[in-house]
Amino acid sequence: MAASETPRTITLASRASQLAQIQTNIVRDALAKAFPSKTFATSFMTTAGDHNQSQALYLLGGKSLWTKELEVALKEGVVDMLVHSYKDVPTTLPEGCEIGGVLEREDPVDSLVVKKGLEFKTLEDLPDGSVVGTSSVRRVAQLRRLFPKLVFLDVRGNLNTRMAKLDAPDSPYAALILAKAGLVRLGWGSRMTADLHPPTLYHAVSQGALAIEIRSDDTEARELCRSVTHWQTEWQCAAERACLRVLEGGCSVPVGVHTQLVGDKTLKITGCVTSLNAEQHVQHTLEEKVESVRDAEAVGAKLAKILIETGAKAILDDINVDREKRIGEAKTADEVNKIETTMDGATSATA
Ligand SMILES: NCc1[nH]cc(CCC(=O)O)c1CC(=O)O
Repeated sequence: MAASETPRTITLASRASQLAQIQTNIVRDALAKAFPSKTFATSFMTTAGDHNQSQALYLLGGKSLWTKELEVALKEGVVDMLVHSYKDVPTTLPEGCEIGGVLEREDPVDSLVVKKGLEFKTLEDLPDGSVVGTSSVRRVAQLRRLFPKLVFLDVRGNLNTRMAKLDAPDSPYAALILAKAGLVRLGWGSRMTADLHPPTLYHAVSQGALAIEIRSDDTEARELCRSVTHWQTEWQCAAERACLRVLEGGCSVPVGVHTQLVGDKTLKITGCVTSLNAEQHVQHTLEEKVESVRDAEAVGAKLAKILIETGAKAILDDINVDREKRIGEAKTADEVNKIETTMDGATSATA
């Protein structure tokens, strides 16, 4: 008899932020439940993005900054699965890596959190001139159109840091807007006073979903991931990511989406692109039957092309010109960092 093989331990990894750890534990628990005889471990890493909060992100590899070091560990076989907020995963993955699984999405909306001690509940309740904190250009662009009398101000740091900044007695903020999924996972759910649904606010691509990245040649990991995958979430996110992939052409853009998979596999997806000054807003909805994740991607790509043809191209060109100009004018690395990280999605994994 051959010596019995040591069973493989599957190691799941993520960044070391509290939210990332909670999310990795959610995936580990789902896998452990589906495969009780297998062994799963976790590993939490501090990444370049965590070390270099004040350094220019583009110097460190731009978009994939937050995932780069984790991907090296994945490729080298040090770890086997990376758990990400799907919204922070670039639309194109490095050679040899792929998304093997997508867990069921939390409610993908953004929510309002009001400063402790203030009695307001909604954006409508806030007096003119109130300061609303968010670091996402998507949220600011969309909400400026509807609430021109509110003041939108950047707020940085991980979720707990942002909540502390909001509640500080000398805080300028009356409220913050954050993704509901992150708030719920971190136990801040009771602080949300309103959800911002479409048509008020379209959420970020893949917001609220967790993705598992694996080595493309790891067939065992792929099989494990398949069985914890929620195919409806996978198809929705595939459509949204395909839309963003066609739209972005090299940079992150203020894109909002809303996707439903209804009845007999009918995918209904709305996408919008809003100019930074909130003066232009292009929006379109497609509703098509889909039979596969590929079909869902095709619908998302088609949506992007329609948006481009109906005005998104001009908005995106303006944003790119503005961005290059501001990067050229930036005097410090910190300023460049801010310019590079104000879009949500792939560039701002500060959760
Ligand atoms: N941009 C940062 C980020 N990335 C993922 C989440 C949590 C929500 C999610 O998983 O989509 C957040 C926080 C936020 O945008 O409020």
